[in-house]
Parts: sequence; structure tokens; C-alpha cells
Amino acid sequence: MKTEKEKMLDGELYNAADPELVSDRVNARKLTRLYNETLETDLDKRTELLKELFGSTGESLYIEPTFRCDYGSNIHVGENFYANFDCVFLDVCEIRIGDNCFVAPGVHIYAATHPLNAQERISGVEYGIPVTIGDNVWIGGRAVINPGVKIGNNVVVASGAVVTKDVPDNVVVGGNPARVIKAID
Ligand SMILES: CC(=O)SCCNC(=O)CCNC(=O)[C@H](O)C(C)(C)COP(=O)(O)OP(=O)(O)OC[C@H]1O[C@@H](n2cnc3c(N)ncnc32)[C@H](O)[C@@H]1OP(=O)(O)O
Repeated sequence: MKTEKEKMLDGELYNAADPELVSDRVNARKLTRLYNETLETDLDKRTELLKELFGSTGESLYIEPTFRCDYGSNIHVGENFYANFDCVFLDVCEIRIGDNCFVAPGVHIYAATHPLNAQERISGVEYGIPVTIGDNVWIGGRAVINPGVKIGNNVVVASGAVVTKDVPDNVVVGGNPARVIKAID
């Protein structure tokens, strides 16, 4: 029989109160608290903590505190990753981000969701859908990336966008729900 963690990672309904998951979330909260308390001069410590928190990273990455996430271990970022202040990544399933991506302040990326049916939702089960973001993507301030979304390469997500559907390569998307605003040459 699958553990609750295995169900979560496989995108099935799972119980978030499971002790293994509670313990993993406590660990992520501890690491993000330590990260958010680092001094602006503690650059090596910041890199070390992010490499411990995330599932995988490139050599070079930087996130402006504060940053918050559910598990950290399901976040994978490529080379040369930058995120500005106050980003939140809910990584109950994989959040995979390519190389050379820039994330503006207050961006939220959600792999986490709940059943629409109220009785099912209040029973305590929930589930996730992975989010995938390509290479060379710039996500503007306060954008929200919803569960299951795949964003292509070289995309610009305008500030304030709510991205609910997949985005092809080489476009600017914006608005709520986000639509293609224009192609990028
Ligand atoms: C990593 C960091 O920390 S970055 C720092 C934080 N900065 C940001 O988040 C800035 C994000 N920038 C934006 O959102 C910009 O508006 C951009 C990059 C999308 C603008 O791209 P441009 O090509 O210059 O767009 P331009 O201003 O010409 O507008 C094109 C169309 O998109 C619309 N548009 C522009 N921005 C947005 C937006 N945020 N949401 C919805 N529509 C938008 C414009 O109204 C215009 O519509 P129209 O053709 O009907 O008149």
C-alpha cells in the first residue's frame, strides 16, 4: 500500500495530517525560517540553505528573503535562478523551473489544490498537480501560476497574471485568466 507521501507525489488524494508529511513540512519551515533570518551579507549561508532545502539546483541561485514553501524537496530550479522578495511556492508535487529564470516579487506558484466537492474537501484529503516552467522565463510581480500549468521557454508572464492554462514558447501572457498578449521574436 502507498504511503500518504507516495500518494501526494503521484498526484492522488492524500491526507496532509500524515505524520511523515507533517515532519517534512516542519523541516521546510525550519530551513525557510533560518533562510529568512540570514543577514544580507551571509551570501554563502543563503546558497547552502537553498541547496539543502530544494530537490535540485544549479550552481548559481539567489532568492531575496522572505521565501516560503511547503516541502522544498519538490522544487527543482536550473542554473542562474533568481527570485525577488516574498515569493511562495506550494510544492506538494514537483515544481520544476529551467535555466535562467527570473521571478519578480510576490509571485505564487501552486502545485497544491483541494477537491471542489465540499464534503470531500472538509474530510481532509487534498492533492497536487506538478508545475513546469521552461528556460529563460521571466515571471512578473504578483503573478500566480496555478496547479498543472506548463510554461514554455522564453516566456514573459506579465505582472498580476493568473496563469490557468499551458503557455507555449516565446510569448508574453497577461491578465486573469492569462491570455497571450503577443509573440516574442
Ligand atoms: C525579476 C524581477 O524582480 S522583475 C521586477 C518586477 N517587475 C515586473 O514584474 C514588471 C513586469 N512587467 C510587465 O508586466 C510588463 O507590462 C510587460 C513586460 C509584460 C510589458 O511588456 P511590453 O511588451 O512592454 O508591453 P506593452 O506595455 O507594450 O503592452 C502590450 C499590451 O499588454 C498589456 N499589458 C502590459 N502589461 C500588462 C499586465 N501586467 N497585465 C495585463 N496586460 C498587460 C498592455 O496594456 C498592452 O495592451 P494593448 O495592446 O491592448 O494596449
